[in-house]
Amino acid sequence: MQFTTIAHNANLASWQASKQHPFIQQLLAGTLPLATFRYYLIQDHAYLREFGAIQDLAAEQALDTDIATQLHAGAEHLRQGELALRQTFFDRLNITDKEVANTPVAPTGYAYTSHMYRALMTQGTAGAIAGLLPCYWLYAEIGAELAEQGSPVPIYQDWLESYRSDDYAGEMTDQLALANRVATPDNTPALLDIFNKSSWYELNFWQMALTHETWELTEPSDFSTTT
Ligand SMILES: Cc1ncc(CO)c(N)n1
Repeated sequence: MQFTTIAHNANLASWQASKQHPFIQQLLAGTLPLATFRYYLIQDHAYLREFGAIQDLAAEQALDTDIATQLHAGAEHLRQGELALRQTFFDRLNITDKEVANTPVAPTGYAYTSHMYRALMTQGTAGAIAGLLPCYWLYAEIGAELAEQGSPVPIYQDWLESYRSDDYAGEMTDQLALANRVATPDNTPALLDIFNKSSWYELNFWQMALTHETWELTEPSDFSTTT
């Protein structure tokens, strides 16, 4: 069975939870507070920049020049496509460069991107490819399945539509082929673990945005045991 089939099957519950997460459900209903969407966009901007950086680093470490070219192209595509489109969202919501520069990367986004650097360190180019894949793939499914349903808020609808575009779908197909190319019987368990963790972080990225997560210390009285 192909790596991507195994990985997809292993993450059905996690991806379903992402699609049903209150962030997505409220975005579809049009009830998501704009402040929450702004928070998400600013955090996601930091995430996408790291994403491109990891893709470039993975390219530099690739032994196969064809894989290196594809990874560099993916990073460039991200900067010309998704990041450029996000700048237009920033303009619409009056998100300034200063606000972006002054917003610390929140814990979950920090952990997610750190996980992907770790994937590159431990499993090389193949590890990075596995770590980056749920990002492309989950959003492509969200676009394909939910853009039709739509949101009454224009900027939320535009966000949904951007993940349904042929351009995005084409990029995703290339990334799927790349993952299947670098997966071997030997590295598959490690790549699967990396892919699963990225999926887990995707789910928690919505939660981070919904709660406007910060590095603020939890009050001692709020630490309670669950048993
Ligand atoms: C956290 C996250 N995952 C995936 C995508 C899709 O590129 C994104 N923009 N942000």
